Amino acid sequence: MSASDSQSTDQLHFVTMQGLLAYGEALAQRTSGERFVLPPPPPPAADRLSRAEEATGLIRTFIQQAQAGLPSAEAYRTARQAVISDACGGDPLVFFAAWNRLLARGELAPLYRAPIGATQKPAHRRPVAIVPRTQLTPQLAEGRIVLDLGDDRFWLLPRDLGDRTLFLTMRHGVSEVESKTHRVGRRLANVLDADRGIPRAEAVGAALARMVGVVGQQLGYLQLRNYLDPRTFLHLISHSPNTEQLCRRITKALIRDRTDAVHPHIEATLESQDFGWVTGMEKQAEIDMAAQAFGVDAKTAKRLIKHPFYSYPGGHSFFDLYIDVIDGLHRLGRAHPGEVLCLYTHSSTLRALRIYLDPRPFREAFSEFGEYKEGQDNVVLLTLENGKLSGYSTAVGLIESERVAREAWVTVERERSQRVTLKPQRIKRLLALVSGGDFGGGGAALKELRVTGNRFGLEVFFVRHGFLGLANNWIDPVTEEDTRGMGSHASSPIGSSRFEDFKDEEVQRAAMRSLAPYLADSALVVLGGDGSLRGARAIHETYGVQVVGIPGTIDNNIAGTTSLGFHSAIALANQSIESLKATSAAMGSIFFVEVMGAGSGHLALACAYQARAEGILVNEHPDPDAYIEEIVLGTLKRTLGVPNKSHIFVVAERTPHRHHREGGVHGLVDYVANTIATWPQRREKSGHYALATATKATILGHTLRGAPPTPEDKMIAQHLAYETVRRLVEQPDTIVGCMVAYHDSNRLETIPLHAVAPKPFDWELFTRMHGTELAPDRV
Ligand SMILES: Nc1ncnc2c1ncn2[C@@H]1O[C@H](COP(=O)(O)OP(=O)(O)OP(=O)(O)O)[C@@H](O)[C@H]1O
Ligand SMILES: O=P(O)(O)OC[C@H]1O[C@](O)(CO)[C@@H](O)[C@@H]1O
Repeated sequence: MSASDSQSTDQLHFVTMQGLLAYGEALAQRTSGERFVLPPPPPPAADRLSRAEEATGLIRTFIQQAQAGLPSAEAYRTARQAVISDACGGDPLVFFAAWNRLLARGELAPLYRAPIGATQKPAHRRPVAIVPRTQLTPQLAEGRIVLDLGDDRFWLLPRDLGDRTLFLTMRHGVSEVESKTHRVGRRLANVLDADRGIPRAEAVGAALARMVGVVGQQLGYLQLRNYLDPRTFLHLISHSPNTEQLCRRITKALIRDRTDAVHPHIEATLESQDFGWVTGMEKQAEIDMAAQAFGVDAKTAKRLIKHPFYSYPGGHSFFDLYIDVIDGLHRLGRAHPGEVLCLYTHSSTLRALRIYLDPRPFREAFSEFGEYKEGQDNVVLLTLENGKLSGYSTAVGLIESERVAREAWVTVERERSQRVTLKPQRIKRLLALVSGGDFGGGGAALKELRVTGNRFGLEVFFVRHGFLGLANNWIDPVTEEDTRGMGSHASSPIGSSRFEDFKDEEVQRAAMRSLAPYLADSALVVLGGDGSLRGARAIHETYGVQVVGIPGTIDNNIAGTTSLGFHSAIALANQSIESLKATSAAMGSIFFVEVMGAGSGHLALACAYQARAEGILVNEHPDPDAYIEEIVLGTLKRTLGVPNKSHIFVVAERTPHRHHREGGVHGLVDYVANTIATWPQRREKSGHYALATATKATILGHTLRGAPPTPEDKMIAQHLAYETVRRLVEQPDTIVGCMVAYHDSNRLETIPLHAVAPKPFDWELFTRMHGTELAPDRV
């Protein structure tokens, strides 16, 4: 049993066949209601338990079949239905017990990676679909149709729309029976709530009409075929009346006259989930009933019910719906090239789409979008391009909470600009400090600040050891002599510090006393990671210090920029990894190389990718134990003993796993060494002598922070420092209270400190590195 299986087993140990049958049988007694029709209850049977035990074998075969690949959602549904009719004698309760028991044992997990229809996430990076105004650069816009969606956002479409299918996907919003509190699903004929649902549908319609109007005009102007005449759209709904109501409201807004010209069609792909006998129940009552049947508390029972593979008694699972939606939309797209389809649907459809569009693996994206809340976007714009869906969700017809969030951002930003007291050409002095974990390139940035600062007529001061130095008044004027040779200095020539006390107001006030003589005509430049930028923000917002941030951290975990030190750390790691590869290939040994990055795996990923390592363990991974079993051991099983083959695994420090409480390489080496020693092929046969395999750990740790700066880091540092000084002198309002961000030498931008965000882990690169991004039909 793999580690992920054992984890599931630990979590779902209470899920027994008996419990499942008791629970399912109790639910099967429910009778249909005014608005919903339940599946018929199965006839009484005394032998369900033994039949459910037997059925598990055939379900395992079904899983293997899916793992080998199924051409479409329909083939998946047919095979699943065959399991119910053949293996379970048509008894949905037998299936319910057998399926969910296997789920609890972790045996359904292979389905996550099963190549079913078009459901595998794409191999290539999806084109950016919607961008905010601040990120709309000429490079992005080049060769694309740029549509203004309002709210300062733009939709970028390829110029040759000819073979693309465009989908406008909307959910019904608020209905009389609310999915927040009740199991609604495809068996319940729901209608829009008169007070809230209908005005919402009208608001979405009006916003969409504006958007389509803009789109139509621009496409017309570009002499393209009129893809966006709403009367020519294919309008698709589900069985549920609320989707037809939504369609009517929206088409009324889209097409003022002749709305009778629109005839929506029912499309099976758009149906929501089937909750079987649970349909219409209050969610809390469902959980309480399950808790009682399994003899556990409600929180524990919820673990089963919220699992993506949990198949509802008499119904199906969220995973099944996901397959239907994703494969179904691909099928619709292929059937209608160059057309626009307007889809009126349910929150579960949008949830499935968000999971698919998210770059993370299914399980992780599923947890992120576990609940589809009212506050989330209600329209998804999609295109089918090169046979794959890409798209972006947007909040057309914003709901109140979203509007408030956006307005709050605008307010904070206005406050920032009001806090800028420096006027163009008025700055006289510049202070700089380095904070947090040190990094390569800091010296080059400091030197450039001094050189450019002096050139612009500024006096330059350095603060030793970061915020600690501010609190202690360790501020020194800097001369040309002081910075001689600094450009190539590793780490921070003026020191750095972690100084958690700086979060205390008392300590900040001490720092302010040190800064007092400089405040009127100076700016303070803070070089460091996200924590240091939070410190900079704190003194800017509380005391009005004219700060500017320069991103510096080997973690490279700040969105929208490359951070100083990242490239230098990779370069140094590369030297060690290449040496280890050479000795590994020669000796057949296995090396686990630990790099920093307890908070983020960008460094580990970059090191592993460029070195073509066999695998990588990072803190972001949803299940490192499963990774160790499946990828680390799985790879070694194939590659150990292959002549001249190296075996390198990069591990981010403190990545948690069950082999040691400190995680990382600790415990991992022993575990792997002990496991491979038990493999039959490692035992010597007579007349055959296996290469002795050493399994070792190398911890690169802090060497990476002190790495000599690479030319690239020095160059980035100089660009960032130059831009900082130039803007402080010429346009202080565009940089004070901001971080200066680096994309490339022609693209330096500023990001307000209140908007600094973590950089998402690059799951696409991760999957590419493992060769798992290619669907089997493309390999
Ligand atoms: N909210 C905050 N308020 C004031 N100061 C802060 C705040 N957060 C962090 N700091 C200051 O910034 C310092 C550095 O932060 P942290 O240790 O998180 O490193 P970092 O800048 O994120 O760099 P790295 O992650 O690369 O080591 C802290 O020791 C503290 O002095
Ligand atoms: O050993 P320290 O200084 O606590 O810092 C370790 C952390 O700092 C970083 O090196 C970033 O500077 C992280 O990668 C790492 O997790």
